[in-house]
Amino acid sequence: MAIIAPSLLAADFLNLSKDIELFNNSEAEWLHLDIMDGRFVPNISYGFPVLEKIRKATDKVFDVHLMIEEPEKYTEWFKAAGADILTVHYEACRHLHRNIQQIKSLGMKAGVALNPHTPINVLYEILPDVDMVLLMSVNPGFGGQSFIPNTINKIKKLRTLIDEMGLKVEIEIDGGISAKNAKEIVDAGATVLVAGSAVFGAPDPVAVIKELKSF
Ligand SMILES: O=C(CO)[C@@H](O)[C@H](O)COP(=O)(O)O
Repeated sequence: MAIIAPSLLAADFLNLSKDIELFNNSEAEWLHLDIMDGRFVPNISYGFPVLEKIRKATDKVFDVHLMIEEPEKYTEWFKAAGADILTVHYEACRHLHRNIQQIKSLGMKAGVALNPHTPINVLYEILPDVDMVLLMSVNPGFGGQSFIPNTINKIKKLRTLIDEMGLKVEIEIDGGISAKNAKEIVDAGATVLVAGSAVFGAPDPVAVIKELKSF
């Protein structure tokens, strides 16, 4: 059974408190927060004031995904804003190991994210140091895109690598996930499912989360 992390990007920003209440009353364990800078990805999302407000409205895990360049400049800010897990992109970090150590030294769990074109083998040396790998199953920057089918092969390869190395590392998949493909993704070895539009775009988000949780 996977951890479910609804992505705030698809929430109704005019009625955020309503969507946070739905999330609080659901079986979802984590809230996925996408931070975009308009440089690493061609979109800008939301920032610290939003995180700080939501932090006061939920006790659930803050799963913060940084789609930004030079993420090391903001690690302490995200800690102060309430992040529990901070994920940086492999493609955005010149000194990935240092960034991961920085995140962990502040008491957060550390994740590394890979874009769809980035192969699993770049993770070999960093895997023992991270708590989670996030595989992008769409190109980062926007919600509501279609799941890239080759992600299934990547999940299987990563599952094998983690098991062979005897590690306990979460595999989070992000983008284009719905009740239609969640079972295949979990069966391939994923342990955390991010879902934005499938959850917040549905008439009954709590029921969708329950269904995703059942796979
Ligand atoms: O990081 C991203 C997009 O860059 C994702 O977290 C999306 O927000 C997922 O949205 P859906 O594909 O589920 O609508």
